Amino acid sequence: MAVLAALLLVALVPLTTYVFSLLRYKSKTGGTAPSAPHWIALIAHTAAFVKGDEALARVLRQSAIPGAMVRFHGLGFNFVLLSGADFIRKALSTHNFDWNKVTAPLFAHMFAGPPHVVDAIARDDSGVGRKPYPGSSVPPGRRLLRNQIVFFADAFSRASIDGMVPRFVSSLQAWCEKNTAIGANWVEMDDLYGFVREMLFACGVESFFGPGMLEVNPGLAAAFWAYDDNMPFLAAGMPGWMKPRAARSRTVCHEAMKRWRAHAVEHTDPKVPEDAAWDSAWGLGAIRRRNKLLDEAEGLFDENARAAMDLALLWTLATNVIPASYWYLVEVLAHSGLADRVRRETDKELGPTTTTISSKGVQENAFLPASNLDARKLTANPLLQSIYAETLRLHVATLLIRTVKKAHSLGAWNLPHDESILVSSHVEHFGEQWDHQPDNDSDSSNTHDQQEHHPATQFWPERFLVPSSSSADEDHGDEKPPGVKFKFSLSGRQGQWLPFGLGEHMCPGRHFAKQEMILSASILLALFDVELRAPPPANDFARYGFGTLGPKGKLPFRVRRRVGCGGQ
Ligand code: HEM
Repeated sequence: MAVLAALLLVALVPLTTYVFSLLRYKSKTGGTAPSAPHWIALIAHTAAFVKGDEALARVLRQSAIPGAMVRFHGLGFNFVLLSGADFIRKALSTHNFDWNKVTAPLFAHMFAGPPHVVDAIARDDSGVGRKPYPGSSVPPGRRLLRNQIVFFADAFSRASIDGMVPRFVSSLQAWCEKNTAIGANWVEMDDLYGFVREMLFACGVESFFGPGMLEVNPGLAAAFWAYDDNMPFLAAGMPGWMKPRAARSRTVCHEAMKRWRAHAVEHTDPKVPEDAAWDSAWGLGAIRRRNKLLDEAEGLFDENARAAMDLALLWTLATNVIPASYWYLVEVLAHSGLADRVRRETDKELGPTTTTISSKGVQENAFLPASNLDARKLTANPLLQSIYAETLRLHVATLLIRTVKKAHSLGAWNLPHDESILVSSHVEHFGEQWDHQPDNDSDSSNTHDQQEHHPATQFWPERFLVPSSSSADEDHGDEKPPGVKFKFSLSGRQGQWLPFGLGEHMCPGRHFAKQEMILSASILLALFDVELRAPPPANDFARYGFGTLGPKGKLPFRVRRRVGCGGQ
């Protein structure tokens, strides 16, 4: 009997905790955030946060309430999840959050940043604005977040991107041309992701860091992907002995950055103008100019710290956009007829592809005219942009994490000082606002496609196309009533569509990322026939929170060079 009573008691405590947390969660409409329902007070949501991946994605999606706050806590963590477009827009447009408290330890764990720099990042409460945040006493040389923003503005200025994109395209075309393993006959391959990774890593790195990076580090691509695959473990700050391979992969990449920097210093050409957009030793002129910002940081940036900064930059350059470009291609290939529509749109924007005839009279290649490829025109194409936005909606799962610098309220809700907040792009990207219901009114702008149901969970290439009355807007090609124009639009989606985050730390590389995704798919499809040999894999949630998700498993495909297509 006593045992039964004890068992009942043991069962009753978690049950009571659950019921109370559920009632509070359901009934609270303001004040501080209530906990998401849980069974054991101390442990609460620990299992989902430790496990990460799908378990975390599920618990956040199930518990999020648009326009409200929900708390997740457990052993060693306590976060408040914000959800709903208005709420997120209001929250992230203020300067009341710190980013550095979250990123400082990550700089050590992910990039081997030395402790003295980690400490300086954590202490930098001066914000990103030209003027330091009120009350901050950080000296100008230690305004590390501000310096980053200054560097990003330079690296991603229009002049810089206008140089970067043609370099990227030339590299991509050269890669396609060099790849003699692919001829006019089908070649079977077992891993489309591996193929895209190999192709785009080299092109992105060369267009950003210059040719020196891969010259002094010929094995960097393989080393980088091994490191990137270990990122969830490294970011968690677990001791290296628990997974020596992970720590080693970081060291290999860190050493590679040192080699590149030594090479760049040695090959610096003093005749390159200070304000040049490109410097063959350093890559982007902005990367060379950043040295000055680092020099002025009161001796903080020694060789190790600079290698960590360079590694962080390399990682942000490759880690998200390459899987995103893979998914773009997969979605296009998996969706019946879409690859041909993409080809037609590419031809429309750039003119038809041309065919090269070798000296032996063999049709060898089909190339877009590299010299006058108008990347801006291509990436302004409505359908290609809509596919890009829809791809990111389905395959990016970023967690934006901030700490509250100054207590404030959001509507009826309070955010006390030092509260940690979370915004999940994945939660926002699958809400009911994305569910397209059949639109059966008789308006002539409706298309056959718009009269169908397109649930939020499914890829719909036209989700971001809206009818347009302006003749300046391009029509979107086939499958639309003649005469009706469509344009790409993110209007009304601010706070709902969040692949690049929002606010002061919104991704500065987003314009380049968009061009890379659209250009790589368009060029690849113009030059090659590609066929998937299996259904597309699911998202792999192992990287939940880091940005673009990878694929779960390999995707076999076959590929051949397109011959006789287009021009001449
Ligand atoms: C599809 C591709 C990409 C996605 C989904 C993506 C996503 C993001 C997100 C969500 C953030 C903000 C994180 C936060 O607010 O906490 C971010 C920041 C950043 N991204 Fe991207 N990104 C992409 C491509 C790129 C590229 C190509 C670059 C080029 C170098 C880049 C450079 C950066 C940098 C430097 C930051 C840090 C900004 C800061 O310190 O304020 N990203 N990215």
